[in-house]
Order: sequence, then C-alpha cells, then structure tokens
Amino acid sequence: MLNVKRVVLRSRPGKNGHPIPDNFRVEEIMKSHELKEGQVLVRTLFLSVDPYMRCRMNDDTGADYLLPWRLDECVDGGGVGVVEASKNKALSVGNIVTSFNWHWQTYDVMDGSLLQKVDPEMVDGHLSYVLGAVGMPGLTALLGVREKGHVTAGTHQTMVISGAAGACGSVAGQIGRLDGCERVVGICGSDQKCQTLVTELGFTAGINYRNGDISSALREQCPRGIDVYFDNVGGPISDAVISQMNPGGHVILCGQISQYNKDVPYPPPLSEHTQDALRRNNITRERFVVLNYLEKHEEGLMQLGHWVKMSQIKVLETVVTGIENMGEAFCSMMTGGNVGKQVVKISD
Ligand SMILES: NC(=O)C1=CN([C@@H]2O[C@H](COP(=O)(O)OP(=O)(O)OC[C@H]3O[C@@H](n4cnc5c(N)ncnc54)[C@H](OP(=O)(O)O)[C@@H]3O)[C@@H](O)[C@H]2O)C=CC1
Ligand SMILES: CCCCCC(=O)/C=C/[C@@H]1[C@@H](C/C=C\CCCC(=O)O)[C@@H](O)C[C@H]1O
Repeated sequence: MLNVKRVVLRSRPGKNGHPIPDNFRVEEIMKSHELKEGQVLVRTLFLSVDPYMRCRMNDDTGADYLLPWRLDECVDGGGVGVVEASKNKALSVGNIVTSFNWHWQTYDVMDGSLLQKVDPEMVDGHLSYVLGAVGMPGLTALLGVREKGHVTAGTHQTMVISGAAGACGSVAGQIGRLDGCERVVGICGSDQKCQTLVTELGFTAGINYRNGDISSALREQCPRGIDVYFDNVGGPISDAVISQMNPGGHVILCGQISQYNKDVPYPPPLSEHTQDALRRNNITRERFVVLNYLEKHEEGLMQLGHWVKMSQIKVLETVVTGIENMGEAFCSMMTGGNVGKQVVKISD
C-alpha cells in the first residue's frame, strides 16, 4: 500500500461566487499500487491550474466538452509525472508522461493508454513547460494566432492581447511578433507585468487595465487602429479593444476569464454596442478551442519546443510547491497572482 495525498472538491463557489482555497480539501489515503495489465504507477511531478477549472467547479460547466468536478472526489486537470512501475508494454520505469486528466494526487495508478509519453529533450529538461509554453497553453497561442488571426507579415498589422502576461497571452504576443505584426500591445493587471512584457518578451507596449482609462492608452499605443485581437478576458476590456478595431479585423475568441465567476453561458453575450461594432466593420470573431485541432498538436509542439530552445520564445512561469497549495495556486491565478504559466511542483 502507498500513502497518497490528494485534493478533493469540498464545496462549489456557486455560479456567481468567487473560488476560495477552502473549496478544496487535502486528504491522505492508503492506495494499493498493485498493477493490472496495461497499467502504470506514476509519481506526480507538476500539476497545472487553469481558468477553465472554474467552470468545472460548477455543477453545470456551461460547456459541452467540460465535465463538472464531483463533490468529495479527487479533482483532475493537466499533469506531468514519471513512471515508477509498469505493466504497460509501451511505457517503462523512468518515462515521463502527461495527461489532461491527471488526478491531483501525489501518486496514481493509471491506464497507460491514456497517457502521452514526453521527450524531455523537447522542453530542454524543463518538464513543467509541458503544461505551459510547450503544452496546451502554448498550442492555444500558436493555433489561435495561426487559425483565426490572419496575421500577414509586411502588412503593418497591430495585434492586441488581453491577459497578456499569462500562459497563453505571453506566448501569443511573442508569436504575433515572430509572425510579423508591426506592433504587439499587451493588456494586463500590473505595471510590473507590463514592464516584463516589453523588456523580456519584446512586446511593443503594455497597458495596465487597473490604471484607469484603457481606451486612451489603446489610442496612444495603437495609433493606426487594431487589426488582430487575441481575447483572453472578455467584458469591458474587450469592448474597449473592439471599439478601436479596423474594418476587416479579426478577434481570436480564446477565453473570457472576466466572466467565469458569473452565471452566464460560454461564450457570454456581447453588448449591443459591441455587436454593432463587429457587424459594421466586418470584423470576424470566431470561437477558438485548441482541442478542435488535435491533428495539428504534434507539429505545433515541435515548433514551440524549437522556439523555446532557440530562445525565440521566452517562457514565464510561476511555480509554487506542494500539493497542499493547489487550491491557493488556483485562486491566485484566477486573480492575477501569476506571471506566465501557474504550475504547482508536487515532487522532484
Ligand atoms: N480556447 C481554448 O482552447 C483555451 C482557452 N483558454 C483561455 O485563455 C485564457 C487565458 O488562460 P491561461 O493563459 O491559462 O491563464 P493565465 O495564465 O492568463 O491566467 C489567468 C489571468 O487572467 C487574468 N484575469 C483574471 N481575472 C481577470 C479579469 N476580471 N479581467 C482581466 N484579466 C483577468 C489575470 O491576469 P491579470 O494580472 O492580467 O489580471 C490572470 O493572471 C482564459 O480565458 C482561458 O479560459 C485557455 C486554454 C485553452
Ligand atoms: C467554459 C469556459 C472554457 C473557456 C475556454 C477554455 O479555457 C478552454 C479550455 C480547454 C481545456 C479543457 C481541458 C480539458 C478537457 C477535459 C474535459 C473534461 O474532463 O471535462 C483544454 O485542455 C483545451 C481547451 O480548449
């Protein structure tokens, strides 16, 4: 028997409630590590906390591809770990593996066929990147820009990114720059984050939305209007951006985190005024879901890994340690406590 720590959902914040660490509970259990044919014993290295998890805290997630977490059961999400014992022909002891449905547990017995093998070379040994820049958020940035952004080098485009200092936003802005946007302007929640965008990631400018008038800051930083908008947040920030978009522009509808604590469907409805601006100016605003492009994931991860190794994309991460801190890390990320990808280190 193995002594295992795990995190269960203790309570739901309620559809209009803000999540708190107390919504989660850490438990210790004894778990058999006897393996059936095809199974592996994994030790968890890193776990991911992501905005979509707020929707999984509701009893109805509002999205058909997301299942609600069940009360008093172990929660799950992106994770990466190492195989410690194997009865699966494709996986050996020492292999690094990942899954979107990794239990928030220190150890687990998993069906090997549900795990993806990771080549540590691809992330230069930084295994947490598998959950960030060279994982689902990086793919979201890459495929979001490439599939919905219509970026064309040499055409002097201006791209704006909201949630710009986060996991997806920080990579999306760097890809906008690599793909040839003339100006890449990030919106985020602190002056320190704005400075990081410019000095470390090569953004043209950063706008702190907590400093007041976003519209005048946008007018100043985007003198030729906005052509491409990578939208991670929705709400009033996005209304302000869309109102300054050029005719024929493109909104990449990636996420709407400012609305996740509200009882609204996904994507949340737009104001009449914003809908009118989109219609009048013939601006596309298509919903983007990274899971709809599975056939492009392998090539996308290779590209992201290459950029990271060549330092063409810089990776920002916020790492906290200990499974006891999962709830804290999730709530912190939901309120902007992270710079880059928020991960939790579970073991060495
Ligand atoms: N479509 C898809 O396939 C996918 C979509 N997503 C979406 O992308 C977005 C970013 O996700 P991810 O990069 O993982 O998370 P981040 O790393 O960006 O973390 C979330 C950030 O959101 C910002 N934020 C929180 N509340 C607000 C608010 N009310 N207004 C403005 N900003 C806010 C905070 O930064 P700050 O300090 O700037 O406030 C916080 O750091 C989310 O909307 C998510 O749902 C993610 C993955 C896949
Ligand atoms: C309802 C709000 C969703 C907003 C967009 C978003 O953040 C989407 C994220 C997904 C995320 C889903 C992750 C796993 C699916 C597991 C399904 C389940 O077990 O319930 C990501 O991995 C892909 C993004 O599109």
